[in-house]
Amino acid sequence: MAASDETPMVQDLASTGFEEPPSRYLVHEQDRHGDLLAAGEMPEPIPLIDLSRLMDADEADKLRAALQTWGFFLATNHGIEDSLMDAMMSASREFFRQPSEEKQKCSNLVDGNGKHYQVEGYGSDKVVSEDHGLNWNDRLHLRVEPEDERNFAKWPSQPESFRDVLQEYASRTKKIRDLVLRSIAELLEIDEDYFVNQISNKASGFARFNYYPPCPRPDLVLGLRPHSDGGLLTILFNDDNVGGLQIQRDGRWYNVPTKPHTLLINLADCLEIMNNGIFRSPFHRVVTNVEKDRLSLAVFYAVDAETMLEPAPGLLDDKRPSRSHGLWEASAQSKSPSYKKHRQQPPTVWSSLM
Ligand SMILES: O=C(O)CCC(=O)C(=O)O
Ligand SMILES: [Fe+2]
Repeated sequence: MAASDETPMVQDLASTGFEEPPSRYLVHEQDRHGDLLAAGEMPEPIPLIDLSRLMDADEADKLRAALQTWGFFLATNHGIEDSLMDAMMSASREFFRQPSEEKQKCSNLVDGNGKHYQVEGYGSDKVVSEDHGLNWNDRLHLRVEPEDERNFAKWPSQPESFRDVLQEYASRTKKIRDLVLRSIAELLEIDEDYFVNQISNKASGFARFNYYPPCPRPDLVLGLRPHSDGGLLTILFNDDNVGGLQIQRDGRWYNVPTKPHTLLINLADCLEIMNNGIFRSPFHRVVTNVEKDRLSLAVFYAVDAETMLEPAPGLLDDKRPSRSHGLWEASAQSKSPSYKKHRQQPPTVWSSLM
């Protein structure tokens, strides 16, 4: 069953069997910039950071190098037990394996209307216009922060473990968020609580479960088109059976490796502005493959939508002026997923100092 006439679930589409995906999924030739599947050889690996050792200078230096080069790092000793990660991945897998009717109980459509979406729930891409290219991806999007705004009506009741496992998982990722934000502030030599203090009890956190079905033409479609994330920080847990995430550096795409029970953490746009562009929010995308489906769980942490974004005052002086043009509300940076997902350039708020 499709979610609506406008947006079929990709999982349903993939099971119908065809040679070429519908045209709305095809990446225009001029946007492919050559072979979608071709990835470069990494100039150096994405650093693996031991989060339990960040107080040691050598580990902090590794984190700095990761943020200066890739904007992404792999994290180990992050405090989430292997068993909890396994439980989270298998509950997610079980959710997407269920029949459509069961998944549609969490639909993001308002009253089943294919034109009215809400932020939370299960769905595929929202069609913004006729020529809007779609991603080969279905997702379940759930608010985890603020805790008292969790909308359990949208949380799957099957598998039964889902709710408890996600609550436990999200309590751990929140601790990781704070640890990483403090470490970044220390690297920048500003008050270690500067970024953490920008997060009020109204700031949002979303868990996005991405499901990428196999695709017969991975050379023509993308699981997720190039984008940078909008908030402060993203904590990503990838299926370790199959790759697909690619990161851009100096205009080239590189495959991001997977490692069991290891998280991938990346900086997002609001933090880029708040750190005055010293550490950037990286562009990334997801390629598909013919044989295997793929799952990922991204937890996005943001500041309040009303927060006025500006570089931390401690980072500014005569030699290091602000790179942002005026103040921006965080909501302008991260409110519109379609704007975010299709932004191809660094935020226009940045001056040519970049
Ligand atoms: O699936 C992935 O590895 C990346 C997901 C992602 O970039 C996102 O949800 O914003
Ligand atoms: Fe992303």
